[in-house]
Amino acid sequence: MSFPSEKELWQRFELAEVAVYFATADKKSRYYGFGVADEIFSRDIHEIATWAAGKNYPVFGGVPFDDQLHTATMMNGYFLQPKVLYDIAEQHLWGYETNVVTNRSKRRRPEIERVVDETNWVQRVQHAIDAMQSDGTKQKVVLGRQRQVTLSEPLDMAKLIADLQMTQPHNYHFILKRDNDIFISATPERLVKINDGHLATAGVAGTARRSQDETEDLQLAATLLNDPKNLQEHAIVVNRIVERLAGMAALTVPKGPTIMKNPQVQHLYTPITGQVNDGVTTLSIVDRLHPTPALGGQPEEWALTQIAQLEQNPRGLFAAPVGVLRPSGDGEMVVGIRSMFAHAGKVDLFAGAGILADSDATQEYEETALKMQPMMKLLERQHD
Ligand SMILES: C=C(O[C@@H]1C=C(C(=O)O)C=C[C@H]1O)C(=O)O
Repeated sequence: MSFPSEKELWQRFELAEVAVYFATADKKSRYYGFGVADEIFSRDIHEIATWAAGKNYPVFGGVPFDDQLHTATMMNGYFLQPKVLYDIAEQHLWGYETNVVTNRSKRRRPEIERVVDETNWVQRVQHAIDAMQSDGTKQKVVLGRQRQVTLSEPLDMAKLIADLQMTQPHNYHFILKRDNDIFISATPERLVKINDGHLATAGVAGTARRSQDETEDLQLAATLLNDPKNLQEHAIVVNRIVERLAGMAALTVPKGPTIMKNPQVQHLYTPITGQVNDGVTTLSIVDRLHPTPALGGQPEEWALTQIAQLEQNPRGLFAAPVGVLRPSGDGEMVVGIRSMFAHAGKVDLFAGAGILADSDATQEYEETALKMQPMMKLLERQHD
């Protein structure tokens, strides 16, 4: 059998009941998996680690953001060992082929029928700002909101993956499909990669918009690199990562952040690398780091309580660790932002922003709107 083209795999994704697609930002790893060899519904990292260690090839999935229960089972923690797994980078096939159906009937193109945003987000964010202004020990909380989009037809996944690769070429891609539930993320943020003792993680926090005009775009980046609020927001993340990894790895940490550019936004970015101690695995780092203050806050317990109280819906896999685990304990987990979750004719989008005592709630709202654009674009393009 010759190795299938990616186009064929997109068609197959469209028809499969259970499927996964994971591609790293550097495109060095790119996987498509179909069917179920084994699966686990769990939010328990130790249970998942034991399960993954017993497999003979990589598994894919995610652990939920926090303890709140989402209405969809998959959003509460799920890992899949696909029946057949195509490793595109290595041109390697794991598992075995079954019933490959590629005949796709003509279908109507999905149209956006309705968009519903949460109300009172700005007021709720203001509560958190007030709490931080009256108590200096409360430093940062990342508050998110969800948007519900109604489509006229189910998503066309073949087109969606093609569009994802075209519109978000430099981000991670993660798609997990189980029957009618589909989680999709085009995230710039790596939580952890472990490869043969080598660790890579990153602080990604602090945001400015992009501009079509090159001079203005550079100006926005320069302002971001010198903005006290964004630098503080960023430093809280880097400091936490360094503090939590002490005793697990010898780290190399750059002196200050650089700029990471995405099509819609630019971020302060600090890549952190190191050598891990014996026995340290991808999931043991996830256990230590998640949620970093890039998606949670500082102090952690206070921020998680704020998130549970002020956000209208549980996050599930939104803003949560998602990715690939290898039986050796190596793997790569990214942060499931710039994401959406499709279920029964509806699609929920998620975006959040880091809130500090001197944040402007309306500006933060605008930032979350920008962060929803990558997924909105994919939905709009479904009709083309
Ligand atoms: C919460 C999100 O993004 C996070 C928050 C950021 C910020 O507030 O500056 C930047 C990058 C991410 O760590 C999101 O995209 O939904």
